[in-house]
Amino acid sequence: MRVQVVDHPLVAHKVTVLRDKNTPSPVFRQLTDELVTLLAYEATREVRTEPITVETPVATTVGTAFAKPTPLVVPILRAGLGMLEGMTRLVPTAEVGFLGMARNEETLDIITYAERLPDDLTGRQVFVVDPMLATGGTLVESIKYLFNRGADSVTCICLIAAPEGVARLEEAHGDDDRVHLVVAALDDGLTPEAYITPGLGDAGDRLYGLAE
Ligand SMILES: O=P(O)(O)OC[C@H]1O[C@H](OP(=O)(O)OP(=O)(O)O)[C@H](O)[C@@H]1O
Ligand SMILES: O=c1cc[nH]c(=O)[nH]1
Ligand SMILES: [Mg+2]
Repeated sequence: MRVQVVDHPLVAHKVTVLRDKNTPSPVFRQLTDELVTLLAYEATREVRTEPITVETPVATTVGTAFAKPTPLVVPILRAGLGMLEGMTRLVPTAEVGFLGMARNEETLDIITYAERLPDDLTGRQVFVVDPMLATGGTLVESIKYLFNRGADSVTCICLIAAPEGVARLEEAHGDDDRVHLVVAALDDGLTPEAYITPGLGDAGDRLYGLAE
């Protein structure tokens, strides 16, 4: 498994504003969208391509197109939805599948409450988007789901990760070069309630309001 923390002043600045508890929801959504495009630039470095002939006004040349089967983007509902549009803007031929998962905040068990994915993911490169990697329970469960369906590789794009979550992914997929993690920031740890610290709070609530 490859882990990449994107070290760039634009990313660091946007993450800092996201962390600020006074940043309102509309700005939080806009920054999330902007960050995805910066992270996706790194995360898609190995997206499969094929040569394609193109006529410029001057000459014929060989360019690059996304190869088939087309990549699949999977936002983990709810917070991952905030990262979807940024991804599909960059990879317009991508298909989108959905996984709805929520942490039971008392037991930290993962509840899968929705699933809309192609039945057969054989040969597919999958890009999972979810802003927070805390204990790692949600991502480990998602990756299991996708490999069970036959996915070729899974690249997870997160805004903020806790070392505990990265360690849990390493435990499950350390030797697996089909798994790739790209994050904007690796934080200090988890609070006793399993929130990332310093983190940014509950990403779903900050994007979309309280879950109640
Ligand atoms: O690494 P973990 O400990 O599993 O926690 C991370 C998960 O928690 C958040 O979702 P949440 O369960 O709050 O659902 P939401 O997106 O609906 O708010 C976040 O978006 C991740 O999916
Ligand atoms: O800090 C955290 C941990 C899990 N989910 C969030 O949204 N934030
Ligand atoms: Mg939440």
